[in-house]
Amino acid sequence: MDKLIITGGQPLNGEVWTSGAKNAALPILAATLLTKDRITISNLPHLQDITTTLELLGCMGIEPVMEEKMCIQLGGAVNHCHAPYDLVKKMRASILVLGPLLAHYGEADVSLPGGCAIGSRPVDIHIHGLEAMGADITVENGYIRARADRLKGARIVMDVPSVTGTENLLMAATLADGTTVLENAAREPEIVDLAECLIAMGAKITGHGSSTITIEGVDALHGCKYAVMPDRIESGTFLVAAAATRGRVLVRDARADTLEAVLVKLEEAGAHIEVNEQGILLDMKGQRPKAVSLRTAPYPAFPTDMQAQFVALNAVAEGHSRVIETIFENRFMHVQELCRMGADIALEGNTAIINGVEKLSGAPVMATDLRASASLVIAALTAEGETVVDRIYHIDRGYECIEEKLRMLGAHIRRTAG
Ligand SMILES: CC(=O)N[C@H]1[C@@H](OP(=O)(O)OP(=O)(O)OC[C@H]2O[C@@H](n3ccc(=O)[nH]c3=O)[C@H](O)[C@@H]2O)O[C@H](CO)[C@@H](O)[C@@H]1O
Ligand SMILES: C=C(OP(=O)(O)O)C(=O)O
Repeated sequence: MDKLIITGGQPLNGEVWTSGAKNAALPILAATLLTKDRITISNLPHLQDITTTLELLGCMGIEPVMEEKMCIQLGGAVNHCHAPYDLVKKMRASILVLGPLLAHYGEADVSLPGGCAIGSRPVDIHIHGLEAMGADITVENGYIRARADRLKGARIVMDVPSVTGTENLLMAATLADGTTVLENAAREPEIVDLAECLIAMGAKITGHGSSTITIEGVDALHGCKYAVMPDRIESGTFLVAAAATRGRVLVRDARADTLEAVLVKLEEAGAHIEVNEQGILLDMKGQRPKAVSLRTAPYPAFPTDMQAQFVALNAVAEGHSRVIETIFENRFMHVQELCRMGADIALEGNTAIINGVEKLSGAPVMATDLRASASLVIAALTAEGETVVDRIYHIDRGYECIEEKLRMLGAHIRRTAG
């Protein structure tokens, strides 16, 4: 298993680019199942989750053609509508093939995604929404078996604004008979990106980005070219790493309009932020960050996918903070590893109570999930001495060329196969 070896203590300095967004690219790849025409997708990030999705499409008979670096073409008909456990277990977002397969081919057998380290992550909202559109669904032997002649438009009120739930229902509704209204829909920018791609394919969608999305079903969708948006969580992670190390970093292509809640917290931590046409520049002017309390919630509030990174920032900040996680019930796995590095953090239910320390010290630590890994890397960059981060396959799910990018900023980081 690969490990990252990081010697901390250097402020990050310089420029880094933002890759395409994992959480936009995954639904967009799934959306290609809605047509047999060719779709060209550019700005795809080079990530394990993308490889897994392409394998999943491949096992259904859709072979991607590499156009150029980070740009692929997909098209053709699937030869079976089956998403097997072996691939689905690697990545929860595999559930995103359910809506498109059912809407286009009338059938889908998709393995239930396993619970992962951050919480139980049910898919009842996906299933109930598709049932409301007329699908016949059974869950047996670990598989969701869905059938429908043609889905029918429906008004669906989602219990909670699920991101992939909204995406699955949005994709399914594009080919349904009649109009679908999704109420209490999630508003994340990645949903807007997916909707824009679907519109480029001929879908009729309004209200994306708000909590009511209206989709007028069409008979068929067609091919298009689409560029995936930049990854706001990756941009945010580099900004936090710069703040925690008291550095100065320009994150190219970072979209401030998708990062408002994060930028507010970084400014509260003492960062000087400049948004310009190149991206976002963060400068700590050599100062130690100040502790910031926060609470995660659906977009546009503070994202759960940035919580772990801010816990690392607060661990070395001046003062006390409380970080409340409201989305996933088990998303503090990084805390015990940060404590092994000398952090002073207590957990009380869904709240981390953090007493910032002057310095962390390097230690062997283990990554447990994607953003927990990012949190450990940030902590290691600030720490005195060497940190070895084990199980970094988690980080490769969501961060493209992480060590190359950090090295560009002056970090002492290398990967070993072990
Ligand atoms: C691939 C992708 O885009 N992943 C993101 C997506 O995950 P994902 O789409 O899985 O997360 P959801 O938005 O669905 O989860 C939000 C909350 O809804 C609950 N829930 C969800 C579905 C359901 O059927 N029933 C139910 O109760 C979940 O347990 C959780 O408490 O949004 C999360 C929340 O912003 C992010 O952390 C993930 O990075
Ligand atoms: C939790 C995440 O991803 P996923 O939903 O794919 O597990 C994430 O991107 O932080």
